[in-house]
Amino acid sequence: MEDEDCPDLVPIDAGVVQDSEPGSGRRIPVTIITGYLGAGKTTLLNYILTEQHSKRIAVILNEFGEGSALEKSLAISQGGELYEEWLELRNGCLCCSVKDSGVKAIENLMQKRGKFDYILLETTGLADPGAVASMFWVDSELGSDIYLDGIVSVVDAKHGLQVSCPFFFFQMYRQVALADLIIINKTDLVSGEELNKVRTSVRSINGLVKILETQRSRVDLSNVLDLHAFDSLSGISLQKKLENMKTTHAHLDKGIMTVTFEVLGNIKEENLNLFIQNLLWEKNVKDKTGRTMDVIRLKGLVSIQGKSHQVIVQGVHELYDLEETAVAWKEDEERTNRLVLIGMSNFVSFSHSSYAKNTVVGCSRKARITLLPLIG
Ligand SMILES: Nc1nc2c(ncn2[C@@H]2O[C@H](COP(=O)(O)OP(=O)(O)OP(=O)(O)O)[C@@H](O)[C@H]2O)c(=O)[nH]1
Repeated sequence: MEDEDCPDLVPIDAGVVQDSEPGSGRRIPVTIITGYLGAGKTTLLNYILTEQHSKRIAVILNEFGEGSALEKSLAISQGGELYEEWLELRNGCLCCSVKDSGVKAIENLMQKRGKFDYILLETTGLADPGAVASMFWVDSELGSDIYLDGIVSVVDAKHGLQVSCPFFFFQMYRQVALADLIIINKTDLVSGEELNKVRTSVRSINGLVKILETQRSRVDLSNVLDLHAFDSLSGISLQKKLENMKTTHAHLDKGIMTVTFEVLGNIKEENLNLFIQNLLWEKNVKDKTGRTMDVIRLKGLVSIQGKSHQVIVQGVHELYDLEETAVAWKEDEERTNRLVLIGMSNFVSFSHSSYAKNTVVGCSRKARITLLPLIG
């Protein structure tokens, strides 16, 4: 990144707290920004930090020192030791360089509550954002101050999802599998045909994700912020997506895919819990050929016995949550339960075509059998 792209940095006044105090009840959204090395995460952050917008955004960078000009400008080194420093930008944003990623940084940031109303957290290019996302779900103290709004993953259009090293490949795949929004960046470097291929690869991993295509990470911020991807507010938009969802083809024959389930009727809550726990914890929900799935992300809308409103199901790795939405089932409405699993077959040589043959309305027969007892 060129130096002129770097925002002006101004030291922050220590201890100044303006409006909302801790305990004021207003929770701050956190967006996790992830993406493979060099995809354009920092370019995206710089864009957000320099754009004029109505939000006061605090940015947490957990990788710095060797990357872009912004990262370098935040990497304050004393005798080789990096320490935390807060900087306020001219457009009201805050920046923080941190040694420890995630919860610690956010706890420290909350000391400065009142100076910002949104948090962006950039993970390192090789990080599994699921680990960071999970922290927000399990940390109940943080939960009263902040909430996870969404996971945004930046993909390099030029390199797509091609990485030869298996470890790097699976990290990249997880970043795509977990994302609520994918920004395919650097479209200036590829032809229309190449871009199509990248788009298809992304879609084959994550059938639910919204995809934006851009250059220099320039995106309409209303598409990036306030996604409410992890709470019941996303129920309405999720319903539309789920209705049109199909099981996807496995990505690069590595068994990475989106699987959809659709079952009619009311579900007993305890049976649903059991099903999800078998799926996420015991990992013993199998398709007809005995293959299990390592689920990275789970989403769904279901009808629970005794509940008048639709219930949203959210899962990241082994954590999951059921929350009643504001959408009531109508009297004459057919109650359809829809679940989407994004993950990886436990057999690497997994072939989509054999799986597809065994699917009925996007639902593997075996899994359908497992789901049917849920209906009371
Ligand atoms: N041609 C082109 N270059 C871009 C675009 N977006 C970013 N770059 C360049 O790509 C390089 C990497 O961008 P960064 O924003 O630093 O990527 P990153 O994901 O933060 O990289 P790491 O921190 O190393 O993981 C920089 O030199 C950018 O200037 C784009 O749309 N087109």
